[in-house]
Amino acid sequence: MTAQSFSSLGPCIEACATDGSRLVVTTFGGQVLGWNTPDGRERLFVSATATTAGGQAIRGGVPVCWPQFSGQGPLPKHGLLRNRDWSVLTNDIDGDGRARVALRCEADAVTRAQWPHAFAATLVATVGGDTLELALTVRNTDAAPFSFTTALHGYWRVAELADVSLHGLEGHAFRDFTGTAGEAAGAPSAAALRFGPETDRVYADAPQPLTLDTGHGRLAFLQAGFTDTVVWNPGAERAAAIGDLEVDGWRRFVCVEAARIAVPVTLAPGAAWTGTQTVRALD
Ligand SMILES: O=P(O)(O)OC[C@H]1O[C@@H](O)[C@H](O)[C@@H](O)[C@@H]1O
Repeated sequence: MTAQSFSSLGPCIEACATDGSRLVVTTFGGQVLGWNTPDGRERLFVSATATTAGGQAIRGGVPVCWPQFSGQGPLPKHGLLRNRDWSVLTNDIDGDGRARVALRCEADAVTRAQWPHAFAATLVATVGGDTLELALTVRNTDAAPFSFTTALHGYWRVAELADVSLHGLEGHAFRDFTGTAGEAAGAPSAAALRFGPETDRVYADAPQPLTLDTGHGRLAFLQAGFTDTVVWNPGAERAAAIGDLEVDGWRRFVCVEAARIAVPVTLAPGAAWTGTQTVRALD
């Protein structure tokens, strides 16, 4: 497979670990766009028609949703950071030969106009071996407490959606956000999760690890600080209304998102919170 070009999606950083695994990150949205394991396989999906035109968020990779998940609050969908310019803090190789990129985004006039609080958000992405590690840290740099919900909204590449299964959520209750009636209680199933029509679920206090059988290798997901997991795929019908998703693109990804939604995080002045998601390619 020819490596996808991200040149139209803002200034990109390409970082290579000593074992050949590779990370591509853009400062627009502080978004990881590419993750290659040492075998050269790309594990993330970015829509071929993704664009930042008009300040729109990039469709794919790992968008950072903060301080509001989805439309669950008064702010723009998925919050304020996925279309802000982040700055590069570090781009280096750690003591284990892993490539590490750290990006930061702080409150500015645009975020203050929508949400009055001062904050500093840092995303550290590290690749090496079979693993991608993502750590989101938020510090309250204000004089008053604030609360937030959040998610790392990863679009994990799959070969063909109809063949994909997600394991580890069997028997677990969820909130279902499909349909037009808003949120509903979803019935737990004893079977692994399969995909077809739209899937839009929030599993509170989610079990782990989860394993996604992508059809070109299994991915195992672990998380800490993030208590909840979101599973999303738009299905054919909703995908048709998503302007920046390539034709049939919905068949090429599943979002498995490390999230904190059911019980928001509240930070006192000066306090910080960190959530991590670790994704390991099992084969
Ligand atoms: O199209 P957007 O704004 O990137 O959001 C995509 C999806 O993101 C998911 O996390 C939500 O659960 C869905 O409800 C939402 O549709």
